[in-house]
Amino acid sequence: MSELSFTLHPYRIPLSRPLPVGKQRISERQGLVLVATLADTNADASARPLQAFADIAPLSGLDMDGAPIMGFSQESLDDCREWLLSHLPGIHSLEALEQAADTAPLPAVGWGLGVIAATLQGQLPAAKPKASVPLMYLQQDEPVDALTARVARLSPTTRFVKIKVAQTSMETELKLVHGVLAARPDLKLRLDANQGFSLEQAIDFCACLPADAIDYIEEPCLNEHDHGALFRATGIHFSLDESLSLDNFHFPDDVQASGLRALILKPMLLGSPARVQALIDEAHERGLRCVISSSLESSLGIDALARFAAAVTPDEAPGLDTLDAFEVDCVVPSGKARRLMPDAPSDIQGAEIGASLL
Ligand SMILES: O=C(O)CCC(=O)c1ccccc1C(=O)O
Ligand SMILES: [Mg+2]
Repeated sequence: MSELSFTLHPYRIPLSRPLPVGKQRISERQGLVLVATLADTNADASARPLQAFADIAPLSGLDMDGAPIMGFSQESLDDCREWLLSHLPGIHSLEALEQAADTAPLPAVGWGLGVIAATLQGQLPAAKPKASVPLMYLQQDEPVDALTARVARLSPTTRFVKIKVAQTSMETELKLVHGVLAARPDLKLRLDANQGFSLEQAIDFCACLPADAIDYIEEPCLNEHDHGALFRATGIHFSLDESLSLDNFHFPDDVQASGLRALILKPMLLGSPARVQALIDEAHERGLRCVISSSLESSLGIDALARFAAAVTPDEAPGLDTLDAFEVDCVVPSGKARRLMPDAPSDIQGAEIGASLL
């Protein structure tokens, strides 16, 4: 017999510089740390209970201007907290936990519960994959040269770089992409427009780029029906990210002809590991690549994503380069001076973790 118990801790982490969420920016991140303890009631008292931690942090709430974050998680952090507070007390076994992960109506909760279940069953590998893909975007008032200088300093073993586009003027962004390629002609670029272009703009932009240096462009057009036309006009492949969490997502009938090259999977927006795995299996069957990607999780959440990516997409570099701006680590160290720990509630300069709500 084994017995599961939980604690649930709210946290808030300020960011040292704003991070992009599509066209919006956030200056802090909030979430919940779920801690599960599995006590083996048959074992002698010296047997250590197993513990597992998960970050539950839907990508919703307010941006740095106080406007609601649009286009990512449907559920709020309050929704997650309420669901967990009412359902966790009824979960006593790993079987019940897995079932809750797969049936929870809130994707962020499904992912977090599933991470706990997988951890307690030793299903998340300890080894993390090789480096993730560096994320590059122009910070406010930053000149293009400063960004290309950052690219020039990347490790020579770096093969891919991700660049945010459709954020400022097309002229600036073309200069940026060409500047990056001038600094490192060997790089393959993953561009991300977050649905920021009309078809006309996307064609104008992509027509000025060397197609063989572009791995793909994520969510190029506001209207998803325009992506195929962009591919036919420019030969540049596209990938899908935020539109995957919509209920009406379906694979194109002819993937090769459509220009779709990859799915960018943000598990925090999609649900339980089993659900994400099913999407990956179907994508791979259709010849599509799958790239696990961050939803701006804390170091705890990024660690789970890195392990998950090592297990499910071992040949693909994940997009997890979003921890830099976090002022503190959370549970899992990533090299920062301070770390939030759920057994030591604290509030230091705006970074805080609370006592359990359960
Ligand atoms: O995918 C990556 O490499 C990093 C994560 C990322 O870009 C992102 C992070 C939060 C919200 C949206 C996005 C995005 O891909 O558009
Ligand atoms: Mg994206």
